[in-house]
Amino acid sequence: MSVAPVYTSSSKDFRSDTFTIPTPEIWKTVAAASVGDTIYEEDRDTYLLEARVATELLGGRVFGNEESRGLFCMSTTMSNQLAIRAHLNFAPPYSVLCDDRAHVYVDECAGIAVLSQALVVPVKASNDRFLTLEDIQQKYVPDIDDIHLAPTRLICLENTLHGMSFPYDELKRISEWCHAEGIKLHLDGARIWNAACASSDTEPETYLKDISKLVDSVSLCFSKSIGAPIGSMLVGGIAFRKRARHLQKQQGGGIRQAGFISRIANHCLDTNFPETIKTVSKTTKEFWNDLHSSIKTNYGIELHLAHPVETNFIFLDLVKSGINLEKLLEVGEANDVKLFDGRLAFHYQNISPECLNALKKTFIDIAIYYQKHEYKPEERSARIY
Ligand SMILES: Cc1ncc(COP(=O)(O)O)c(C=O)c1O
Ligand SMILES: C[C@@H](O)[C@H](N)C(=O)O
Repeated sequence: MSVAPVYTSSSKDFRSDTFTIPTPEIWKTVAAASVGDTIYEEDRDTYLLEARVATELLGGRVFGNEESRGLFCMSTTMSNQLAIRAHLNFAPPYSVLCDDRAHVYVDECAGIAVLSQALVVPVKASNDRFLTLEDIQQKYVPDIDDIHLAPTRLICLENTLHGMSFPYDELKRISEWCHAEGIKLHLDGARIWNAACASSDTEPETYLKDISKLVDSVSLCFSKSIGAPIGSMLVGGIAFRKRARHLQKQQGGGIRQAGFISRIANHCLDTNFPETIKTVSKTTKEFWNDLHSSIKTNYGIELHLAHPVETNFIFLDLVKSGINLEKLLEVGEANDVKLFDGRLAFHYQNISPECLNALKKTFIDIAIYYQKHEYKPEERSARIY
């Protein structure tokens, strides 16, 4: 197995917002980190981070005005899977309903099936953006004492999903219906920070509190737009957190001296939420508008979106845009730009003029190429989603 080259900068890495690297300031915070054993809940920095997120930022309440607590986890895959298992705390058969693009379904290694022994019911959003209550009602499995069925016990939503915010009013409708039906609601909020900063009518801190009151649990990631190297927070009711923490230990997710990781996450929250995240979103939208118009005006090529640009992602529809994935990656590499596919991810370390110019030049070179060469339809035009 060849050793990967030393990774020194995420400045032209547009694969994901997970690629940001620790800064000198981040390393400086580590020296003062607490060193208690988190498994015995003796670490001060971890306690403070859990309290800051669950109580200060999310208002200390989840659905039903239930008092909430935070559980620090190593990743959002872990916090999502712990949430799902902790909610499904009775015997199968049961099912979990989610968007057919959801990370918990597409990218968490069949964790729901294996760890929670649950059927997953993936649902297509009829508006291509977010699941509506009607989408859910069409596909959920009712608890009607039918021996053939695995009733829906949990619904997992995602905000943002593919960079798109989940509308608050729809989430409220779904929450009211779920809880009337006795169904729990988990929110994969890996990028809820971005949704909070994109809200046009609510301050980010108010947005987080409002959303938290609609769900039974929510995962919030520190290793994406918040810019920390590691970490996630699972927020839910006290009894739920106790069960999730027990399952976390069982899965080997218990953390000893987590203080330095928690301290870094806290520092990154201070540094990047909300203003930096707002700047990244604004830059993403401006970049897209400039790229689309200049490629069309100067080269006669129309770039098409797979989703609207709402936060820190541009999802290009490479097929409709007539761009071959392999050619895009090849031209990206020639411009020192890293891409997975047509998903362009923006973060606080790749939005300098130099970085954006390298990305724009990638698409100028692509446009020049397709002025002389034909697009060849191919099997797959996306690697990530
Ligand atoms: C929406 C969403 N949820 C959860 C995760 C999982 O996070 P982690 O990589 O920390 O496991 C990701 C990707 O990283 C994601 O994009
Ligand atoms: C690939 C996926 O797991 C990751 N969350 C990303 O968005 O890059």
